[in-house]
Amino acid sequence: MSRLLLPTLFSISRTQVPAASLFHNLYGFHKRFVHWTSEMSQDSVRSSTTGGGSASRARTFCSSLDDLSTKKCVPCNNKDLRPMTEQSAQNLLEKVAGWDMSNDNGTLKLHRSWTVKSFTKGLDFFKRVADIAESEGHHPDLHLVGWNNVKIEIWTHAIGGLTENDFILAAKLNELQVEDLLRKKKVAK
Ligand SMILES: C[C@H](O)[C@H](O)[C@H]1CNC2=NC(N)=NC(=O)C2=N1
Repeated sequence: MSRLLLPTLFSISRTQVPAASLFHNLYGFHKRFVHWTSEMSQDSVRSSTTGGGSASRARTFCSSLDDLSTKKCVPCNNKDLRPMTEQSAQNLLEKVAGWDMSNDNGTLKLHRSWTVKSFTKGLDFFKRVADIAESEGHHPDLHLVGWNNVKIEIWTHAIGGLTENDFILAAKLNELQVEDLLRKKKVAK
């Protein structure tokens, strides 16, 4: 588009406006246009993944869905926050390896399980999870059963369903270094 625009603008304003000022205006327009398209991309994904917009728009800008672990949770008392649809949740589930989704009496939840070396290693695991949860202001449900079986469930309690916050938290938990706490997987003989 800027190729078409340039000659037209140049021919009309060659006599009135010095070239430097014309370039400055065009460059400013270009920067604002690039910024606007980037904002549109983020807004569209954000509204579609919190149930605010249509899932189809999320597919249009799916590239920004890939970096959930670099995003930030928003306060759950945001009045615009609504549970996302099961289809939107399924789309995002592909972005959080190892996590699964359950429907608990109509409440969609994410969950993932690990086996730790010992009861105390399980508590160490929870401490690492807690640090992430506190920094995000978004918290999982932590289960430690049979002394070494860890299960984490995540959903947005304030609205009784899943929002993008839950997937961001799951993606950040996936980045945690916990290999030192986990029981080595038994190698099939
Ligand atoms: C205001 C602040 O966002 C709320 O107190 C947070 C705290 N952590 C939370 N965590 C989860 N999972 N769901 C919530 O609704 C929630 N609310």
